[in-house]
Amino acid sequence: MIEFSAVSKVFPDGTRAVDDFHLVIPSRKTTVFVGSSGCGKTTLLRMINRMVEPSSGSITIDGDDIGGKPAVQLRRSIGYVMQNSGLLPHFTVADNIATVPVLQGQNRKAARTRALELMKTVGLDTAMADRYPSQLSGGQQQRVGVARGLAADPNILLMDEPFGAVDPIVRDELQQELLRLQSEIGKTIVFVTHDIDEAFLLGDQVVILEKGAKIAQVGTPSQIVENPASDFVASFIGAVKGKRALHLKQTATGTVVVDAEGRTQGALVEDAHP
Ligand SMILES: Nc1ncnc2c1ncn2[C@@H]1O[C@H](COP(=O)(O)OP(=O)(O)OP(=O)(O)O)[C@@H](O)[C@H]1O
Repeated sequence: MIEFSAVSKVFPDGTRAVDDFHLVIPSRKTTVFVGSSGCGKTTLLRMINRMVEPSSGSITIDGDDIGGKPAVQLRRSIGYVMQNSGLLPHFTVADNIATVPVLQGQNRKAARTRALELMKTVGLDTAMADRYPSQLSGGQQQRVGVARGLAADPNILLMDEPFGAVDPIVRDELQQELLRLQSEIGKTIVFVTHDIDEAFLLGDQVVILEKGAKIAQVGTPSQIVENPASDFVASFIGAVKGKRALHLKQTATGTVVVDAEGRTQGALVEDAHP
């Protein structure tokens, strides 16, 4: 469990990126921070591995204040995946994945074996192990980024818009892979996105943020859609438009579901096992 208590971050230029933030992030679940650009999502994420230090307040992991741990050690024990994969261009795929285990003292042969295993875990052909990042597609690079984040077998995986830079089809694929992977590995994932559909798809807990990392609502996707806490949330999730404002329409042959714009989204079918 990760807990933020009264956490604020004011940057040296006076920008108050996070203001009195409180949140419990449960273990082995995916928590998604979602909000518009500049609302403080990345700052929150980076405070968990001390890439950014809070100005005040505390963050604990399983009850221990992270401020009391050496920052480098903490950072290596937490997986981190970023938007443009952040791969080292002059390292091969296998060496990129093995970076942290090698830094932690694992011998190169064992680290490479582990890197190849991880490539399979994230759906990459191990024949690519000795390629350089520039010889991979954007989606493949992101998979390498995820493998690298998992290399030290961390309990916590931080993901900062990891699928933001790939096309929608690859993005769908990567999202499905992450869901499959998470059902197998059960990490504590903290995921940042500005895309509410991605948040609802991946999040067990979704945290909708406004400027200054003010929490507009926190809950399961279902709780948020069923009961938006404010007009801001309703508008942010598109509660009154498109595919989130569905209604039923009778046709000559049965009932279909249409969205707010009147486009048919699907048919209403009898549940085989009510
Ligand atoms: N090093 C810094 N110095 C000064 N201000 C900063 C710094 N880093 C971030 N900020 C500011 O803090 C606020 C929050 O930034 P942050 O990157 O956390 O937002 P975000 O929600 O992740 O945005 P995006 O979706 O665009 O990445 C913004 O106003 C940003 O300009």
